[in-house]
Amino acid sequence: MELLKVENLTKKFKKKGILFPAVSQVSFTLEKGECLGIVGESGCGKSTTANMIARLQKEDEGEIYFEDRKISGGMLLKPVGKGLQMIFQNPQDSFDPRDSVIEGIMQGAAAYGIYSRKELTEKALELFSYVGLKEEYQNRKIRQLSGGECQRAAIARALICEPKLLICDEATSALDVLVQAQIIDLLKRLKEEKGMSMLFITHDLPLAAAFCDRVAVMHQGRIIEIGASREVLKNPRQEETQKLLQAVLTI
Ligand SMILES: Nc1ncnc2c1ncn2[C@@H]1O[C@H](COP(=O)(O)OP(=O)(O)OP(=O)(O)O)[C@@H](O)[C@H]1O
Repeated sequence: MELLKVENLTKKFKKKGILFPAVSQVSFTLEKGECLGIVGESGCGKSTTANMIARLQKEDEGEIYFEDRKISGGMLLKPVGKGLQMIFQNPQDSFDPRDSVIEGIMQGAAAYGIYSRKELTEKALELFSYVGLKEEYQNRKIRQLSGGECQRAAIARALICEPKLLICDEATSALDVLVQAQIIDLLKRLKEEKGMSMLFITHDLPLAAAFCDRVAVMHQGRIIEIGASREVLKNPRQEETQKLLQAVLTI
């Protein structure tokens, strides 16, 4: 069943006074329970695409449907609500530095007013255990967590809303390799145990291919190739996809 449909999504920005398309005619669908990677070199339009889907930015053209409901065109954020959550490269930016870790996690759902404070606290504490955060950290401030712990807290903050779609925008890029693997393991568990649908945005094609069911390769604002991860990795059809693979392999 289709969870997300994106049709001809386009966003233009001004560079040196001239409008250029950062995202151009992007179309794809995401099935329930599926994980789709969006990969491509820096500046190819991955984050802008994700931000439009999460309603953090408004599109210039095109349509977005979430559970068959059109969410583009209207007010930002409101139409999708808690059903769609996003985690970012710098998780500390999602938190108010004055909040304790548990308050920060609870804030994820507090805005929607669907749970009592008691329910929120119970849910937050369950999530500490699920994402692998020590419960004794609950009264710490976010800046007192390591990068990996902070990303676990950001995942808990997203999960407290019980979203149907999780958008991960370079969510492991700022972490060292070992911690990156731990966060990927946590996301894998989310997929397997909760059947979470995900959009996984990264510049790392092999990582996306290992983690996602399908990958879409973006170049200069367009999707130039989309297909089953193994297929794109084994038989990249476009020169730009081959370059992306070589770039990672030669690091
Ligand atoms: N708010 C903005 N104003 C002007 N230009 C922007 C804005 N946001 C993004 N851009 C430009 O749009 C293009 C696409 O940016 P975007 O951040 O979507 O790329 P990306 O693929 O996510 O890159 P990265 O991997 O480096 O984050 C880039 O040329 C960027 O400079």
